[in-house]
Amino acid sequence: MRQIPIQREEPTSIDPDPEAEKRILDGLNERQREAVKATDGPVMIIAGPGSGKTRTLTHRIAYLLATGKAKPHEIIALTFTNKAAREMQERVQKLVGDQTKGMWVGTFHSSFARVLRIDGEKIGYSRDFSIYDTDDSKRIIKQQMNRLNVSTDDVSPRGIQNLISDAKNRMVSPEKYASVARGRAQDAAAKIYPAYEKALRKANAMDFDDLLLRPLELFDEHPDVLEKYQTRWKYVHIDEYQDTNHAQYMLARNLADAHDNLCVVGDDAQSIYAFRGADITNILSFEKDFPDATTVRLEQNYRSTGRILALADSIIKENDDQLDKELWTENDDGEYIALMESLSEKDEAKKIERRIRDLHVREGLSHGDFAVLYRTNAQSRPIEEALRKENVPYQVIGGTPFYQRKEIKDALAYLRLIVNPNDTANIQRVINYPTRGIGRKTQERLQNFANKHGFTLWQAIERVEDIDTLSTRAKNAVESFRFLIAKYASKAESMPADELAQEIIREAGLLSELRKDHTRENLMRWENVQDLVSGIADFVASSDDPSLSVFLQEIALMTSQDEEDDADQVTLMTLHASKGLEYPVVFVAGLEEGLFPLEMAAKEKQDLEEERRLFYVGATRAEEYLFLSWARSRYRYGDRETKTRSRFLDEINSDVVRTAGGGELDQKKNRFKSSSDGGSDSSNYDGVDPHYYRRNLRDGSGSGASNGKERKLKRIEQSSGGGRRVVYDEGQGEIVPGVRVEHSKFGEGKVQDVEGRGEKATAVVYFGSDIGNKKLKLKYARLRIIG
Ligand SMILES: Nc1ncnc2c1ncn2[C@@H]1O[C@H](COP(=O)(O)OP(=O)(O)OP(=O)(O)O)[C@@H](O)[C@H]1O
Ligand SMILES: [Mg+2]
Repeated sequence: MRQIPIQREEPTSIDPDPEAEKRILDGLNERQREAVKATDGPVMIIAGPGSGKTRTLTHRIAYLLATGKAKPHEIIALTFTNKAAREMQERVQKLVGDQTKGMWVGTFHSSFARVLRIDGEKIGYSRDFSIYDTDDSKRIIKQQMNRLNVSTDDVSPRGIQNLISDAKNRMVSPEKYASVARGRAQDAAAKIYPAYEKALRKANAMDFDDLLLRPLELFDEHPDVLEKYQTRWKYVHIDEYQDTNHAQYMLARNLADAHDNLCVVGDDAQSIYAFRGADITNILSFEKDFPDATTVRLEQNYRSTGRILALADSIIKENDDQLDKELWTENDDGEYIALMESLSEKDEAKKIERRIRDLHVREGLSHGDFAVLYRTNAQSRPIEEALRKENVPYQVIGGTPFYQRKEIKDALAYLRLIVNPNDTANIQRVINYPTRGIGRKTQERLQNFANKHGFTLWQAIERVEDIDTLSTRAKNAVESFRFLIAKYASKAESMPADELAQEIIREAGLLSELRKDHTRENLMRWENVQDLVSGIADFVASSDDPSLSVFLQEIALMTSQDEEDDADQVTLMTLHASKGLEYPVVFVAGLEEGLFPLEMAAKEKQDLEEERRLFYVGATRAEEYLFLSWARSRYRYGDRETKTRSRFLDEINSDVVRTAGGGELDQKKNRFKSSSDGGSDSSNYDGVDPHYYRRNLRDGSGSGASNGKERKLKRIEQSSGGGRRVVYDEGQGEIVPGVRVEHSKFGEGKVQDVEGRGEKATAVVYFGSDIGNKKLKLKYARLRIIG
């Protein structure tokens, strides 16, 4: 478990350090240097993958510090994941030494959570506010649906949640939403939206959307607060700018308004989050928004071999809409890109595992050098199985993260309650877990009492004596729960957070609950809870502000990339999660029509282009070896489907691709020629081709020296066996507006609206412009959820 380093706020300054300055600039090429030295006014670095955008941004920050142009507290850098933030922070420290205290490097969400911690009181949030994840919000929505008699017949809580989040992201207020809502689902959402917002406020809680929207509200209502931050941050930096949404754009603009020193880096060709509200026009119109902007284009790629780049280029040039960019490299041509064809997903997994094992043994690549990328989470399972079978260590990014595990959420709920007792969602989670005689009826009566008098649930609990509808036994049970929470809440001031956690978890009965029966699962859960406590202890030891509330807010913002990943293991993740990362060996699996691109996405040009950008992102993660894999059949939703290979494979530059058996890729005939025997089908390929690995990997003294790229291939001596346990969630999900589904006749579609329930439920589904909207009876339509 890791924490985000917290920096003290006092302004410190570093004396100009000419040696550091030289070091910083020496590590860059001419163009990159130009970008680093352009310290006045808005700057956009727009360039292809692996051209050193992130590196340039990092060096720019170091340069500002080393030259004394900025003090650490005058710099803020916003990244897409906490992991990226951590790396950036570490690299800056490496370049300029330890004096970076006061500098802010973090994700948008964690940075603005911090702003709210400092100034949220001005808009009615205390600094101990809770951050609700989707689970917590859904609980609140359910509760409000109950209270307001909104039937779940028309739309599920999750459907309403999607609609509300959508509205919030478009900055549509509850009032405005009510006036534009159409159809039953939206009408229901319009009813719940204001109640949901009120309940969150009352609980002193924010959902993820709020973390970006509330700061805008704060800045809007309190210009003095905005001015404080504007004045403070002389330099604002944003990585992966192509994936910012409207709220993030507004925040960036606001912050940079005083000094006008906004530096953004990005690549429009790598924009892959439009489906989540990212707005590519932010990057496309930067020069219009900031007319005196300096634009720097980086063209030299340091990451990948020539062949990988040639392949990447051939992928992206199929797209129409993009800014002009060049990319070249001094790196070797490298290996051919290998096309792997398999009979089934199981066969595919086995081949991938063999390749990994072979490169590991023959080339001495370490397990951490491999990444397997895929389009949908469900694809990880067969690959996991193959790796586990052969004792290849691996990790799945985006499986059930540590902090989402039930036992951890239960323990955290107690901790969150101590910090913020008005946090209703958490009370509901643990008021009767472990069981303590506060049944559903009692909980309902408490809630009714709260509703009637305008109290929070906690306030009702505090007045349990006055609730006539409760029996004495129920009152006593509630009272001892109240006592438990109140006791630790008052201890929180004086007691170290880890001890506090240890004690309440024990006293609440969580540990004994998990030891009740001695199943392996429970033992594992018990250990997880112990891990949590030691994580808190680490946090207390390393943080400048070791309070429980800061710990809780930070872990609420951990993203799937932030899980422990330092061990030497193969990484499995979705293509989306791979953004910004690089690996010596990359597999892109499941390159089949209907899967990648997803069938639904293939219907609309815009969606198809986003899928293609995703392929581009995936391919450009590779440094040395790239494998493109597809299977002739795949088991999906209970059926074995015959697959054809992805159109993407027919678009790529075949000159740089060989089949795994060594043959050339024959795109026209949609089959392969083999250079060796003129006709062998690569699906029979089952072993390791000795010619394939004839090339020795470059090391630091080889061609790497010519371009200065630090090769990261690590030779390893030893590997530990066994995959990490992964909790795999098939996630059947529900048919709700916004969900992608598949219909046997109409293909892939997107649910627009759902009405009725059970036998009578119908859904309106949009199947692309050819077919349009269809109203389907769910009972007969047998829709499959695909995302
Ligand atoms: N001038 C340079 N000298 C040596 N290595 C470099 C140089 N510039 C970049 N690199 C290396 O090239 C690799 C890619 O750089 P970086 O990750 O910054 O690229 P990027 O443009 O941010 O890529 P992406 O678009 O995928 O995020 C890194 O390993 C980086 O250290
Ligand atoms: Mg980058």
